[in-house]
Amino acid sequence: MLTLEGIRYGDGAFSLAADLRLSPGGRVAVIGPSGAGKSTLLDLIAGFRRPDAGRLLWQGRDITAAPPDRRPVATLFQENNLFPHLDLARNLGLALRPDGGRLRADERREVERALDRVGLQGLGDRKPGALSGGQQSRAALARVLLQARPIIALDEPFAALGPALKGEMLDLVRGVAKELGALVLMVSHDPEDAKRFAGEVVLVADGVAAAPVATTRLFEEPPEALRRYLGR
Ligand SMILES: Nc1ncnc2c1ncn2[C@@H]1O[C@H](COP(=O)(O)OP(=O)(O)OP(=O)(O)O)[C@@H](O)[C@H]1O
Repeated sequence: MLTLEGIRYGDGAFSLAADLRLSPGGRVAVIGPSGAGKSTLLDLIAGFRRPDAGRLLWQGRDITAAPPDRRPVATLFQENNLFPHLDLARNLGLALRPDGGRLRADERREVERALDRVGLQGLGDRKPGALSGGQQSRAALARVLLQARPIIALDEPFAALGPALKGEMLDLVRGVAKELGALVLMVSHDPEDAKRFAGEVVLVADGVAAAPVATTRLFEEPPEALRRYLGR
């Protein structure tokens, strides 16, 4: 269980409160108006920001003070964050050896398997700049697969892709998450993504990240904040 217990975060006029629990292996969409704090919520979970109050627990372990690399979280950003001067195999190798050390033969095979898994077989020697946007997204997902963390945080990772490609990537994320048994948290501006991908939704609005609600129920009986967001 990922538990956000009495989490409070403030920055000037902006504030966010979160008191919620998310089950391992679930797929959760994080939706809400622009500037409401969706990315902030993911940053708090991944450790890129620290709360002013409250505790974060994963399977009962307090991770509130842990730095990002010591958390059970792999993050996929829209920018992909691949190193431009390293080829794909070396970029992905960093997931296994963050110090940049040489990979063993079995680790190299693991990298190749991850490339195969996301449909990039044989492209290990390409630099990110020689890949399309969709291929870069796939490479970033292969890195998440290699990191093998029990929580995957996605911050609008596929917003720049066309609808068909985005659908393909969401299906791929679903497959990768299932393989890892990972809890997925995905920020999206598109309610259709939530419906297609997520069993539950966390609505972030009016300074609060609400407890998760089943996606079908949320859209059938949208609360006031969601109706405003959807323009209904
Ligand atoms: N780098 C930054 N510097 C200063 N303020 C920031 C920065 N990033 C975000 N904020 C502010 O923090 C608040 C929360 O932003 P956050 O990015 O978490 O919202 P969001 O719901 O993810 O928005 P969006 O949907 O537009 O990405 C907003 O008031 C925003 O203006």
